[in-house]
Amino acid sequence: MKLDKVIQNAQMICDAIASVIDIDVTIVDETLMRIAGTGRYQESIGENVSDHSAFSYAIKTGSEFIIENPGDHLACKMCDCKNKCSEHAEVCCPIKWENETIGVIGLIAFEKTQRDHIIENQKNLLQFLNRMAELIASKVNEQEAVEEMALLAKELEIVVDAIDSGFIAIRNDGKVIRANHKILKMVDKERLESLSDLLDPKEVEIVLNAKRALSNRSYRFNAEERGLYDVSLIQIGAEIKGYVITFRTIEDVINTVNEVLLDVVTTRFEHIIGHSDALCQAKAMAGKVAGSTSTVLILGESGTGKELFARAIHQASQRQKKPFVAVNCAAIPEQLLESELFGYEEGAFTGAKKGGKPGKFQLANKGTLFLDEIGDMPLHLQAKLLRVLQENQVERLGGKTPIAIDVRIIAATNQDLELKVDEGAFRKDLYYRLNVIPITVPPLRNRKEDIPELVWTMVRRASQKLGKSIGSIEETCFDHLNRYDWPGNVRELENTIEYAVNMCDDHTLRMQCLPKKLQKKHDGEMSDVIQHRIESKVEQLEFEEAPLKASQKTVFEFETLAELEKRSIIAALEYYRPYKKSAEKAAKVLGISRAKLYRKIAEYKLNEANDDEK
Ligand SMILES: Nc1ncnc2c1ncn2[C@@H]1O[C@H](COP(=O)(O)OP(=O)(O)OP(=O)(O)O)[C@@H](O)[C@H]1O
Repeated sequence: MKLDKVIQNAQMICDAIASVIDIDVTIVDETLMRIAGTGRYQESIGENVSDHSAFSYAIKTGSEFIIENPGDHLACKMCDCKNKCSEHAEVCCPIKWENETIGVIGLIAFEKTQRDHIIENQKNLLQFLNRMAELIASKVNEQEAVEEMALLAKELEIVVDAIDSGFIAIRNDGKVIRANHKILKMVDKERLESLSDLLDPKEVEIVLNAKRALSNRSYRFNAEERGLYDVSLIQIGAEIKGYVITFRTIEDVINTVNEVLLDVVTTRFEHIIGHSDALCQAKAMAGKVAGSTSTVLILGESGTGKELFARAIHQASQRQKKPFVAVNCAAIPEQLLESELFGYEEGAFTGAKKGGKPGKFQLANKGTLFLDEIGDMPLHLQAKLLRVLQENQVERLGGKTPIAIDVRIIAATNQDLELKVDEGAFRKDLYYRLNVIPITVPPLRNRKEDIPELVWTMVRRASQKLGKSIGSIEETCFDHLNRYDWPGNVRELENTIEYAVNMCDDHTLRMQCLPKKLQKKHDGEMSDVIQHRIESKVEQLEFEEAPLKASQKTVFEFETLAELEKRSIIAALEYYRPYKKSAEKAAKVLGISRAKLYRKIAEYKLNEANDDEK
């Protein structure tokens, strides 16, 4: 019902016509409802006219006509009032919009003088009425356009408000013509009159004179509100009509960076391989505290999976959608660690970047900060870290305003922190602050039952990565992997498997694929524990330059003395094989003469050492 939109205009037009020609005027819409009328028609506005009336005929035929003698005209044929019509004459004209009849405007004579007037001026009146019908249709058009504009404006407003960045549209002179909700949260409304109330003069000049889109320019509304802004042109043809500027807060920028760069790896507890009691206990404990905001201290030797645990805790926490930022306190030079952690302001020191730099605390805001190797943090930073943890705010280097942060700390170390505290190398108060929930990740040698699962998973992963298809592992090879002590823990196992898969030429991982040090154990059939003890004794001996006493090597239990001797000789020979005068060194370590060593080598049918000294 297009005419619904222009009821007021329709009535005004009816009134105007009636006052000029003194004949009643009425308008019905396409459903035959009277929407306007003068004189006696006023009372029936809102009512429907008969489906058999002349108006109905005009709508059906879509043509104009004049009824000079009511009752005789085709339009009167079906009319209910055909024989009792009170009208003297009628002019009907369809109102057309986009080729459709959307209503009818009619002049009705109820007196003879009015009829005469119609008959005398019928041509002019028809023309006039047609113009009026067109006028009404144009009002419909206008109204449609207004509604469309209003809809567009509403849609635009919703879109603009849905933008997660602050948004303004400005004219060429910098006058702000539109702003979204987000920018209103960033600055006071009074500052949204003109661009010069928002940005400093240099930036305003750059924006208004650039004549091109700009991106990632930095803004600062006040001490806290700062970030980056982009500019797009509002251009019609060649003419620039204005600009659209979007402002992203520093937090938004950080979050975007985090999403793209920082934690692309999602680690869940099920990714921590192993079902040994020791590991399951650690996993259960970590799972239990994941949901809490308390600080966690993960203890364990290097390569046991402490970072994996930290990531899994983060992933199981409510912060999972927020950043996980890892900092290795031992890997960053002491002078840089402070600015890495806390950030710095522009000009804080020589070489400081323009615009300053957010620290890891700020980058991890609302998420988790993993402080790896916390035992290596210098004492003066420990004090600052403690302050940050207590006050939940950081101050950038060279900055004056503290920045509120909400970060969960997970720290990790492979050092004995209590010992460090006793030695005065670690602050006691910080230790207690971090050690709220300690979780110990056991070394691999204490959960050897996890090795098979780890080996198979890692073989599969490495095969996939290196494009190999390894489906089996030779028994002796598997046995060696199981029996080795893995001082470097899972990391060492992972690297060993990657090495072995690289070396593998067919579908089975064999002994010869393993690194030499693992193969050696096979040759000598020596237990890893024993091998280690021997090697450390050798190192100790070399250090002290004192001969190793035979009594110090009595670590072979439940073996015959002959076996013990053979293994010990093999170990010493293997160890010194790459060195010059290896036999002499081996003999020294074994506490026997060189000659006796050669006799033993012959007796046990062993490979000889470098005989450059024979
Ligand atoms: N249980 C496990 N299951 C699967 N992979 C593991 C497991 N434990 C450790 N890893 C893998 O071993 C490597 C070392 O793990 P991670 O870096 O977590 O150890 P870490 O204890 O933090 O070492 P560091 O003390 O040297 O920092 C990583 O590649 C990790 O994916």
